[in-house]
Amino acid sequence: MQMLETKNLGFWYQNPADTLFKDVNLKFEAGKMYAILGKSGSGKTTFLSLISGLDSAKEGEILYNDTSLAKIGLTKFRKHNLAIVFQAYNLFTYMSAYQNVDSALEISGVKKDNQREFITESLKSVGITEDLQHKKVSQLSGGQQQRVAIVRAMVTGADIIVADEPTGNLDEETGREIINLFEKIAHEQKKIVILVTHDLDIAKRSDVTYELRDKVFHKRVKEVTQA
Ligand SMILES: Nc1ncnc2c1ncn2[C@@H]1O[C@H](COP(=O)(O)OP(=O)(O)OP(=O)(O)O)[C@@H](O)[C@H]1O
Repeated sequence: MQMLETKNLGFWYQNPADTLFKDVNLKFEAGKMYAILGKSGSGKTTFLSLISGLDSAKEGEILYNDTSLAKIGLTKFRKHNLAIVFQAYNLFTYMSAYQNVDSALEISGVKKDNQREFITESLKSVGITEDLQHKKVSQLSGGQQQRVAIVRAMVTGADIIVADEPTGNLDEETGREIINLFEKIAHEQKKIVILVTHDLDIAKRSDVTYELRDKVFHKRVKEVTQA
């Protein structure tokens, strides 16, 4: 089973006395949706950038399937194993939804036999109709753009999907639908899904919540309601 793990992870920006977190030992397993919760400025995005291989740990290490990211190589890890979804979607706005997904495949070097059909069906599966697929992304709603961003992340075949405040720009209802999608990706496609959020409702829906408070991550496991 795919697994991402931090071992005694510690980080600070300039001054080691201003440590953001220390001795962090967390596990992220395939098939589960995780929420990283915490107040503004607590270090959530920083933590995400470390597990995404965008920055290096100051102390400790991060392991992907028992091999450290440093050994795998951060660039290789980002290219093959992980995809990021941002609050502001980060799509090519002058391209269509279809072209955005197509370019994601090209950038990650993924080739599909029936590429056209694969892209069309992937977008349809999240509710982006063929009509919408060929419109410029700038003409789509925020929720539709975030769906395109999720498909972009999915098609690369990455096992880890991380998202930083993915519902931050969306209304409540649309945000819930986006979280439904992430949940499906975790539970049905057996990916590791990690969402950074300060939304308690998202945290409640996640299988596991790690709340960063006073430089320490506190773990909460979702209560399963009995039928
Ligand atoms: N590049 C940087 N250099 C120095 N300090 C930084 C840098 N990036 C962030 N910080 C500081 O590190 C702390 C944590 O920032 P981070 O963005 O990780 O918090 P966050 O929990 O994601 O906050 P928010 O919910 O507001 O996005 C903050 O005090 C921030 O000012």
